[in-house]
Amino acid sequence: MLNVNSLSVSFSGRKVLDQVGFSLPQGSFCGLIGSNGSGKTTLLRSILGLVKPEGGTVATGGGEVGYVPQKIQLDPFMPLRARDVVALGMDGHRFGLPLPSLARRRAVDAMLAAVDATGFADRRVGDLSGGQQQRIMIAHALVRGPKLLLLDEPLANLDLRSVAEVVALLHRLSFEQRITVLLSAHDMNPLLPVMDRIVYLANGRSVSGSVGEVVRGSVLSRLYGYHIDVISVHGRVLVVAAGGENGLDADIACAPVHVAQIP
Ligand SMILES: Nc1ncnc2c1ncn2[C@@H]1O[C@H](COP(=O)(O)OP(=O)(O)OP(=O)(O)O)[C@@H](O)[C@H]1O
Repeated sequence: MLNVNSLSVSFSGRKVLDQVGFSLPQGSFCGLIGSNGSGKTTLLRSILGLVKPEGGTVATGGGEVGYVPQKIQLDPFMPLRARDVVALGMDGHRFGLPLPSLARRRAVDAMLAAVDATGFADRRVGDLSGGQQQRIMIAHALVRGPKLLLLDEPLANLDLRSVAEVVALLHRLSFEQRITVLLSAHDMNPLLPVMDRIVYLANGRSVSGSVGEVVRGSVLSRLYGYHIDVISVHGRVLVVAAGGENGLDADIACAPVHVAQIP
């Protein structure tokens, strides 16, 4: 469903992605994990064809790709209902005839139901909570039925309960509709119960595989180029960097996951 092969991207001569490669089978649920500035957005935008790589290839299986971009700010005064935003997702492409209005309305209603948004479909989108808005943006991205869905930090700025709800929703949609999900996050913990693959970015490079294969001290130490410990505590994973003058390496202190200082 998605093959990224030796993808390299530079901005003004600075390499942001360095031969990143991974592949995702259809229906997989993959976390794209990395600290701020590690290149997650650049990778997603490269898959969408919005960033031109200096090397490597991306193959998406030819179908449509749904995308939920980062930091959507919906103006509270925007006179659009939640259902209007979902309907706009149907017009995202200029090709083809528009659906007749009844079929269109049915498709929007079905999509609103699929993301459990029927109850607030007629409210102004700017008045909705962060979690409700995220549901609407997911519906907007899925209303044309893509089999690959990319989401850029969809859990940022949500409270803990909304994070759990959005993760459960995405997992259900991925399972029921065989949608391949690639979701970026700087904290892998909320995704641990659902992700079957992980792509971990650091230093422009990536490692990928199952969580058990990737989230290991030896693997992440090789990726970061210095010693990393992976600690499991109270069901959460902490990625810990030891060493450096202040006990923590500045690079990893930007929090790829949760960083704890070893005394
Ligand atoms: N269009 C651009 N021109 C120049 N530099 C860019 C551009 N886009 C991204 N960068 C740089 O590339 C690096 C990776 O940025 P990117 O947004 O992909 O990271 P990220 O992992 O998504 O970070 P965040 O979690 O903060 O969104 C950053 O140093 C950023 O400043």
